[in-house]
Amino acid sequence: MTQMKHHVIVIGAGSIGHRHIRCFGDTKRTAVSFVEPREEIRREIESLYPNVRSFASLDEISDWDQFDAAVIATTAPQHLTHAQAMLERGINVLIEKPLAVDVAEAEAFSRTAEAHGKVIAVAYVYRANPLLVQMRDAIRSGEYGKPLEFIAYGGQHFPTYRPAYRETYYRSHESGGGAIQDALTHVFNVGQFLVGPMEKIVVDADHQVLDGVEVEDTVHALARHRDGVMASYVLNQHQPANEMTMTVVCERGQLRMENHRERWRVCTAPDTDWRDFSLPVPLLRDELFVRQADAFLDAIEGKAAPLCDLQEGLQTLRMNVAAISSWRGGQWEAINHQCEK
Ligand SMILES: NC(=O)C1=CN([C@@H]2O[C@H](COP(=O)(O)OP(=O)(O)OC[C@H]3O[C@@H](n4cnc5c(N)ncnc54)[C@H](OP(=O)(O)O)[C@@H]3O)[C@@H](O)[C@H]2O)C=CC1
Ligand SMILES: O=C1CO[C@H](CO)[C@@H](O)[C@@H]1O
Repeated sequence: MTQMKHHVIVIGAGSIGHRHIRCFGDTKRTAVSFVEPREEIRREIESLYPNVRSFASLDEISDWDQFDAAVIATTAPQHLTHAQAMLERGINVLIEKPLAVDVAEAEAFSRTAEAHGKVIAVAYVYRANPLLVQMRDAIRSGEYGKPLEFIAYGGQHFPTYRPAYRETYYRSHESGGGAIQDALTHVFNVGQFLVGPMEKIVVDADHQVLDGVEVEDTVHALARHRDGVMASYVLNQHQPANEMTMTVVCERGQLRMENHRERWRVCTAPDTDWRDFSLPVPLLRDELFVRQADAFLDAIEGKAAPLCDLQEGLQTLRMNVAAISSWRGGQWEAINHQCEK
C-alpha cells in the first residue's frame, strides 16, 4: 500500500459505515480502517477492500497515533460517546447525522468538544452537492433580493431502499428513527443552509404506511426561519417517486433545487421560462459521499471550513427535537438559535 497522508478509522460498518469505508478509500488520500462488532460484516468488507483493516472493538486498537480522522457511523444515541473518545485521542471527527437524539447532551458535548482544537463535522451530505452550493451562492449574491419563503416537498419508497428498516435504529425515536430524525433532518439542514436558522415550527405527522413500525412516515411542517422567512416542509417515506424539490422564493426571483433531476433552476418573471443549471456530467452514485470525504480531509488540512460544523449540526438537532415535540404536543415550538449559520 502506498503511504497515505491520512488514516481514517470508521466506527460502525453498518449501512452507511460501509459506504464511508468505500468512499474515503475512493479519495485516494487516506488509508482506511474500521471498527465493527459483527464478524461476518468485518470479513465481507475486508474481502471487498483488501487494503482495509478491521477491529472488533475500540479496545482492540493499541496504536491510536496512526489515525488522524474518524467517521462516527454508529447509531445516533452512540455518536457523542464515540466522538468524545476520538477527540480525547486527538483525532478529527466526522459525525453521521443526526448529531444525537438529545439536545442537552449535545450542548454539553459542544461546550467542551471544540477545546480539543480538532475538526468536528456533521455528515449532512446534501451540502456536498455542488448544485446546492451554486444555488445558495446565487441567493447570497443578492441578485434576487431577500428570501421570503422556503418550500420543500419530497419523499421516497423507504422499504425499497432500506428493506431491513424494521430491524434497524429506524424503528424508534430513542434510537434516532422515524421520518423526522432520519430523513427530514437532511431537509431541515438544507433549509438552514439556504435561508438561515429556524426560529419556530409546528408539525403534523403520522404513521400511515410502513409495515412493522409505529414511528411517523409522513410529516407536514410549517416553520419560520430567521428574518421572518416562512417555510413549509412536506415529506413521506412511502410514495413511489424518489424526489426532493426545495424552492426559495425571493423578492425578485424563485430558485428551485430538484435533487432527483440533478439541477437547480431560477425563474424571475411571470410567463417566462426557467433558466436551468446542471453539472456537465451527472453525479456518480457515490459521488456526494466522496466529495464529503474530500471536504473533511480538506478541513483537516486547513484548506476549507467543514461543510457542516458542530454548531450547525447542533442547530439541526434542535429542529428535529422541536419538530417531534410540536407533533406530540400539538403546538408551535420555539427554537433557541445560538448558531447564526
Ligand atoms: N447520510 C446518510 O445518507 C445516512 C446516514 N445514516 C446515519 O448513520 C448512522 C448509522 O446508520 P446505519 O449505518 O444505517 O446503521 P446500522 O445499524 O446499519 O449500522 C451501525 C453499525 O454500528 C455498529 N456498532 C454498534 N456499536 C458499535 C461500537 N461500539 N463500535 C463499533 N461499531 C458499533 C453496529 O453493529 P451491531 O449491529 O452489531 O450493533 C452496526 O453495524 C445513523 O445515525 C443514521 O442516521 C444512515 C444511513 C444513511
Ligand atoms: O440519511 C439517510 C438518507 O436518507 C434516508 C431516508 O431516505 C435515511 O434512512 C438515511 O438515514
